[in-house]
Amino acid sequence: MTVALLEARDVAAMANGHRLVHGVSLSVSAGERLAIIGPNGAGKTTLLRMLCGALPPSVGEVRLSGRRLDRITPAERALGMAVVGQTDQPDPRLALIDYVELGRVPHAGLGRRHEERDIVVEALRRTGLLPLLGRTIGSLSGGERQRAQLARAIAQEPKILFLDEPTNHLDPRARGELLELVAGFGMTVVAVLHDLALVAPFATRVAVMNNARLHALAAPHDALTQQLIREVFGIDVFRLRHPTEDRELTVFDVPNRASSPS
Ligand SMILES: Nc1ncnc2c1ncn2[C@@H]1O[C@H](COP(=O)(O)OP(=O)(O)OP(=O)(O)O)[C@@H](O)[C@H]1O
Repeated sequence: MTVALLEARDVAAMANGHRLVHGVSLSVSAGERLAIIGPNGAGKTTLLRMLCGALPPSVGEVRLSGRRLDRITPAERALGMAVVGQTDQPDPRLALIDYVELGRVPHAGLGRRHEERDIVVEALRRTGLLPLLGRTIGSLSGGERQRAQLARAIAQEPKILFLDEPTNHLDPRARGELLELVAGFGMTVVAVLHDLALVAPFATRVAVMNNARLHALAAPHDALTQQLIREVFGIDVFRLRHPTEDRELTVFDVPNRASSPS
């Protein structure tokens, strides 16, 4: 039997007597890209935090390569997992290269991290940040900072990359490009995504959270159905022919009553 790279067994989260996530079981194999989607407050970030070891589950367990997360040291965990979250606020005076170099700390330690500059430079190249090498974090735009976080995470060479709403603050084109970039790394990824249009091109599997429960776990085509999208998000989805190209368009129709004729 092959051991899943990441496995959650009936994990649940409680806070102040409330269930934030009810028992979720799922596994992620090497090379998969799992998107976690769902409405605001559905429990996506809480689930992601349990999967990456940032939040110990109240019930159940998470295993990385068969080993319980709560039984491995934070240093070992950092070798296996990198997280690009929404809360990272690096010192704006930090040079970009020094920031990305922090990704090497789990491998080389704080003192010897400078010895692995080639890996750091490669991470900057892969994220298109080499032209900004001499810049500080504070001088970067929101989108560039997002890519800097990604560069730090890939410099860490984790087994799994966790992303929490990585396309926030990005313009529509940059959103697609960022996820295309991540998919191109060939890494195992677990990502909370809000933009439903980006899910199918990016993810190999989708976990749909609703009301603190795992509502569905399926391939994008089977998860993003008309019925499920209406049930969970209260919007319609249509698959239409592209007017000028030979391909299908998936359109999420968000009701806007303000502009409807009365
Ligand atoms: N420490 C906490 N104490 C109490 N409630 C919490 C705590 N952390 C999260 N919650 C609540 O749990 C629910 C799920 O939160 P979570 O951040 O996981 O949702 P989400 O699906 O990621 O939402 P969003 O799309 O808005 O980011 C929310 O109602 C939130 O207010």
